[in-house]
Amino acid sequence: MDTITLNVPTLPCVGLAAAAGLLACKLIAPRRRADETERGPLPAWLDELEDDESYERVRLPEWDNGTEWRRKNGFKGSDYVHDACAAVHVPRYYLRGVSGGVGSKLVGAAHFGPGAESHRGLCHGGTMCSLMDDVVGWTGFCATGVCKPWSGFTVQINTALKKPVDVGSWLRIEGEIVKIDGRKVSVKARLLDVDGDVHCEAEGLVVLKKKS
Ligand SMILES: CCCCCCCC(=O)SCCNC(=O)CCNC(=O)[C@H](O)C(C)(C)COP(=O)(O)OP(=O)(O)OC[C@H]1O[C@@H](n2cnc3c(N)ncnc32)[C@H](O)[C@@H]1OP(=O)(O)O
Repeated sequence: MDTITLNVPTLPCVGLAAAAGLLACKLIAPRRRADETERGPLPAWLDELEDDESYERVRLPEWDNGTEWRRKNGFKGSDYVHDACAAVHVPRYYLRGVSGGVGSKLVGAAHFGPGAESHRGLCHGGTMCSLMDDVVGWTGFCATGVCKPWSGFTVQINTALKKPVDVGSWLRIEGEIVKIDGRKVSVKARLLDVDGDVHCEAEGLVVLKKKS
């Protein structure tokens, strides 16, 4: 019968490695998700929009209330972009609605947290694409000049990545309705920094739900 020999000196090493691994998880894992306290103050221009009478803040209970409210109302998780701990996080949108829809503009701020990282210190291109998806959709929901949440579906987001985004950045996102053709709402969107440099641009299409 084969015998198994236990190499006793390896036991402390295994124990030490496990302890080091646990410590690393404790120290590193929580840092991957930024929350509001780690993001620093909101950009000042966002508060200026609050005071600008031509813009109105878009408020949604599913963004403003917690997990419990979401669960009770049919949601299964946290919002991919609007949750406080999202890797790329949009705390607010403001709408300058225009009667008839075309020319309506949605403006927001986006923070790229450590969970958005790809190469050292730089964000994954998919984070910019996700943001464009979100702003195209929410701009499309404003096809009447007022925001009608979940009134359609994003069906296309063609995004051009123009300039890398540093982890920890606050950037401005904008979406504007450029055309409405029946249920199809065409939106142009962009992501820019405080100097006006454009990090990405998108052309998107939202299909509004059929009237029931
Ligand atoms: C009720 C809860 C609403 C929730 C909203 C959630 C918002 C989001 O997050 S969207 C999530 C990601 N997007 C999706 O999952 C969309 C998936 N797509 C779909 O479900 C369907 O394609 C849907 C419902 C949008 C459209 O279906 P339907 O209502 O039958 O419209 P359909 O007749 O196919 O198309 C309408 C028009 O849009 C055009 N169109 C549809 N899809 C596309 C596309 N991908 N690209 C270009 N044009 C398109 C069609 O060609 C058609 O044009 P026309 O009127 O000139 O002939």
